[in-house]
Amino acid sequence: MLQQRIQQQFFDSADLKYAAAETLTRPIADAVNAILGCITSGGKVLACGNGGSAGDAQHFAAEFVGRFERERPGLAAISLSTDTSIITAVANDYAFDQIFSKQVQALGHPGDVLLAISTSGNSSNVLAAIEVAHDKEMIVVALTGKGGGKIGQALKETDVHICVPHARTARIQEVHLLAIHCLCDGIDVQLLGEQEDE
Ligand SMILES: O=C(CO)[C@@H](O)[C@H](O)[C@H](O)[C@H](O)COP(=O)(O)O
Ligand SMILES: [Zn+2]
Repeated sequence: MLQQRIQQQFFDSADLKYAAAETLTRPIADAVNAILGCITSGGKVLACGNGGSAGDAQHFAAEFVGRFERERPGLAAISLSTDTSIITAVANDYAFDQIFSKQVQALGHPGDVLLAISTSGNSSNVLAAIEVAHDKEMIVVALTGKGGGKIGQALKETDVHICVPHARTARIQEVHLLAIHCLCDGIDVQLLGEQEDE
């Protein structure tokens, strides 16, 4: 029974990845181009999300600033989900809804990218960060699911929406991580070219 359940999760995750390959290839390629344009113009990526998506934001920033699979100079990215002093101060003195937007207001410049991660598309602190990013003339790359929620509604034509076609948070997160790795791989290939053995 337990083993069947575990196996089913592998099958469901694999099925979703096949389905998402159809719908997400184009927006992920658009996101690579948006982030590449930002980075090559001297901009940076600010990444945010709650819970598992906070981990995804950190994961992305680590691969950007450190490296992904190949040697290259570090690329500019900051996870807004990481600094506990900033997060607790802003949540305590203002509101939890402002933990990311305050940082976007402080750190964001026109042409920077906000990588906004929310499986429901409805986290109000991520939504508030998007609103401030728009005020700052930043580009938003949103990783969502469940139809995109309020974040889907808030995005502009010039933003990129990577919306996983599924209703379950865990499955959506699994595709978000794959999308993040596709972003890192796509940017490395554009910056460094294809590898001989690829
Ligand atoms: O990782 C998980 C569930 O798989 C949780 O920590 C999950 O990320 C949290 O409940 C988040 O608060 C959900 O926020 P969101 O994805 O709806 O924006
Ligand atoms: Zn999770």
